Amino acid sequence: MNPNHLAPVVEKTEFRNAMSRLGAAVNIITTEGPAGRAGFTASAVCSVTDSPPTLLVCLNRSASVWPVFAENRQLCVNTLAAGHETLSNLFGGKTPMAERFIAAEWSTAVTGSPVLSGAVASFDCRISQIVSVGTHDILFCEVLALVRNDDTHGLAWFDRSYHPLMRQEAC
Ligand SMILES: NC(=O)c1ccc[n+]([C@@H]2O[C@H](COP(=O)([O-])OP(=O)(O)OC[C@H]3O[C@@H](n4cnc5c(N)ncnc54)[C@H](O)[C@@H]3O)[C@@H](O)[C@H]2O)c1
Ligand SMILES: Cc1cc2c(cc1C)N(C[C@H](O)[C@H](O)[C@H](O)COP(=O)(O)O)c1[nH]c(=O)[nH]c(=O)c1N2
Repeated sequence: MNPNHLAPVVEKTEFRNAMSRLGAAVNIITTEGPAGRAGFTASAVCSVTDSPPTLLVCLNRSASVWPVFAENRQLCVNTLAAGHETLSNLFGGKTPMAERFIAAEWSTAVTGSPVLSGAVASFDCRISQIVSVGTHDILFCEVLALVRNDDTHGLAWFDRSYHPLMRQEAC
């Protein structure tokens, strides 16, 4: 049967309940540019291709930060480490922008976007393409520069809470 003929039967709540079972890294996505500075927490981030190095970020168009990202067209994906739970909540709520940034230390990436000190990894990117699906924009991001931190443990968002991810000791 052609799946296009099937009526949608999955409720939003059912979808979210099932999605809460997909563990994901937690990231603070930052930008700085002509439209100003902004940042938000995102778990909807994944690798697309390594040629050219590209990842994607899904951003709700109703978020207050959306116009800033849409105009700046550059961003940094800062993948959070264990211990960043409070910071993640700060960037995931309705906190005023200045209060979000004052809670951590930042440096500046090639694009000018804020790089979080102590992040597991930071991917400095230009937005190469934007595709709208439903409520969200999928931001395809070409990676221009990287920072990696091999001394921190990771952080996962699973079942609506944070879980530290311990790094294996080097053999
Ligand atoms: N992709 C997203 O936009 C996304 C992802 C995670 C969390 N959030 C937001 O963070 C808050 C806490 O989330 P939670 O995980 O505790 O509980 P939740 O019940 O709101 O979400 C459960 C899961 O559903 C998915 N999800 C949630 N909102 C979504 C949306 N608008 N579009 C697509 N997928 C969505 C995510 O995978 C999330 O982990 C909520 O306000 C939620 O909307 C948004
Ligand atoms: C753990 C976790 C994960 C996510 C979020 C929240 C939290 C706590 N939020 C919501 C997003 O961070 C929130 O809406 C921002 O604060 C932007 O909202 P305002 O700028 O305040 O409108 C979020 N939003 C989004 O558009 N894409 C995403 O992948 C996620 N993921």
